[in-house]
Amino acid sequence: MAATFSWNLIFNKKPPLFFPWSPLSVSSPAVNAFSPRLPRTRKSLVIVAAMMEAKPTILVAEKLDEAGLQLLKNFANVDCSYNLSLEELCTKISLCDALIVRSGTKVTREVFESSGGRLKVVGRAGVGIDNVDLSAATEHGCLVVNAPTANTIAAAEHGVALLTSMARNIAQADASLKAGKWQRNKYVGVSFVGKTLAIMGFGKVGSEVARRAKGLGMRVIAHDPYAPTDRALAIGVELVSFDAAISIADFISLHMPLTPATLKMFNDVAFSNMKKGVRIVNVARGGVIDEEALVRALDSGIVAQAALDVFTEEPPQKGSKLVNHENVTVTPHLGASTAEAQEGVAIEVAEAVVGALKGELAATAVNAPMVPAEVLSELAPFVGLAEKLGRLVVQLVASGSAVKTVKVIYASARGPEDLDTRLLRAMIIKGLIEPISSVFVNLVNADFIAKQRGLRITEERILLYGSPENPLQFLQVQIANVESKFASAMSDSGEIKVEGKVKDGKPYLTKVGSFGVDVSLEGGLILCRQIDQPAIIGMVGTILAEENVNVNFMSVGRIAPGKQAVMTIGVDEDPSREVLKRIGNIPSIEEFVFLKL
Ligand SMILES: NC(=O)c1ccc[n+]([C@@H]2O[C@H](COP(=O)([O-])OP(=O)(O)OC[C@H]3O[C@@H](n4cnc5c(N)ncnc54)[C@H](O)[C@@H]3O)[C@@H](O)[C@H]2O)c1
Ligand SMILES: O=C(O)[C@H](O)COP(=O)(O)O
Repeated sequence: MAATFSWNLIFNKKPPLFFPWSPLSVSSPAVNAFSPRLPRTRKSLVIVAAMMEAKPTILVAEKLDEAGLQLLKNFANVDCSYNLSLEELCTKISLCDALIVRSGTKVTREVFESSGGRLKVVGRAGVGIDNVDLSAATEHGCLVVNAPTANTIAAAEHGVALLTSMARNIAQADASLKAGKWQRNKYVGVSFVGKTLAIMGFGKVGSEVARRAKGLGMRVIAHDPYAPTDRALAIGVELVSFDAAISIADFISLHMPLTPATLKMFNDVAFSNMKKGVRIVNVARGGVIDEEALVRALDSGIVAQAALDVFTEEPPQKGSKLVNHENVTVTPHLGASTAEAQEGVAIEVAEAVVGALKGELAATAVNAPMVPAEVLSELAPFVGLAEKLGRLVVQLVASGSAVKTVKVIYASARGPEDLDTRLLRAMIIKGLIEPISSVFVNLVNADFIAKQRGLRITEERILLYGSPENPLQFLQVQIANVESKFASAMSDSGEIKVEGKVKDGKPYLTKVGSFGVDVSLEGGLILCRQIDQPAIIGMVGTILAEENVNVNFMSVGRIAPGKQAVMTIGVDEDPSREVLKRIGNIPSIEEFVFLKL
């Protein structure tokens, strides 16, 4: 009987991703191909030109401190182009691997679409990422990193500066005196001692403002649905509801991010529930306040004063009623603008962008799981296994069968909390999708792409006895509700099933369907089902040897002596169609498939 024969030629056109994307290499074929007979000066010129070509390009679209620029320049070609229009940014971006911005540049979907897939990282030199379209970044597999810590103190200090200058009318009195007036009665202020300050958003900046306000003798309360009570208690702050916070407070300081949930959170209704004469500071984002409602509240006296560093539109329209209101103190988004903070954010973002371009996982990733370095190095061999099992299992699906449900089983002696599987899941998705499509899958976009393609990934853990030293004993991938082009890959329960483990740091295939196998996952793989009998291994080996195809590994798993067996043969070179046909013509081979890893 002639065997059913399947040939799967998978072009390995995309980089074998281990990290979110392939690290950029500075070696260039142009350097290797360089002729040693060229004169020395010419030779170095050629090398320099080739290195320049291989270096990534980073577009810095807003002013960045020199310390950060230097780090970028040590690694990449850096293009500092400020005040670009959207159109100019879109034109430039197709030539850039990374983009660095502050809050003044809108990184919209159009920017990602214009990049043609080249843009790998957007670095935000600051905290707020509301100016970056994160969904579009994720869909385009582009990592977004920020600099979340370096400007915390600067922002908190600016918040306190606004609070104090507002309470004592510093800006207004300064302008009055400079205009030649001496208005001591007009600028009588209010004291802080014994007053209540409500911190809205008790994160990094909010808690630093709280600490400082306590030093001013204030009672501090906070509202933050996600803040841990013990952190608040540790600095003597009581966490309360939104309504309680705004109705009790004499002063309110805003420190939450701008999100769909916080947009215009301070509106007519909120102002109407505040204590009459409340004073408000905003160093978070302009958009959290309904600015027209704030003008109404100021006019009616509900809000006695406001001090604003941020605005819905920046810069605000000339003649803005809010900016020009006599009870409003304004600064042009200066919260992060201290020499120390700017040096800090520049270094923080430059390190994150360079690390990401090198293929490292960024600790400040905003749109990808943050996997700590120690977890990453521990999981490194399993990442290769996960991708290869994904690649293998999808090639076993018969053409015409749509893959909809994939189950991943992690067998480990570790409890779920000690095994971070996000990276492994992403790599399985990469292995499943890349061989059958032209999309580029990485840690950033894996879940999104799977969802977009209607691919449901379920995960299950098997808790094994044994040493928790080894993060994973074996990994199994199953595809349900499909036909297989290699019937033996179907398990008794009707799914295509492959299983593998890591041995000596290398990925091995250990099970196909119900057959135990043992083959290193590298190069190509021939799977044959035959009736167990002498000489078959020799016959297949001879055919491959005649065609100079090197066998790197082979194993046979059988149900019982003389019954069906599955032979797995690892090959270094791709066998020709002719060779595969000859193997298929061996009478006792019932079916076989060639898979490319
Ligand atoms: N003016 C400036 O120059 C400047 C400088 C730094 C930070 N910022 C802005 O300040 C804000 C806070 O920065 P951070 O570093 O403290 O961030 P953070 O992430 O440490 O803190 C934000 C806090 O807001 C909380 N939050 C989220 N939704 C909330 C809601 N609906 N109600 C109440 N709290 C909510 C979060 O739980 C978190 O604790 C951000 O918007 C940031 O962009 C502005
Ligand atoms: O979110 C931030 O980090 C601040 O708003 C600072 O923004 P900037 O970098 O534009 O000063």
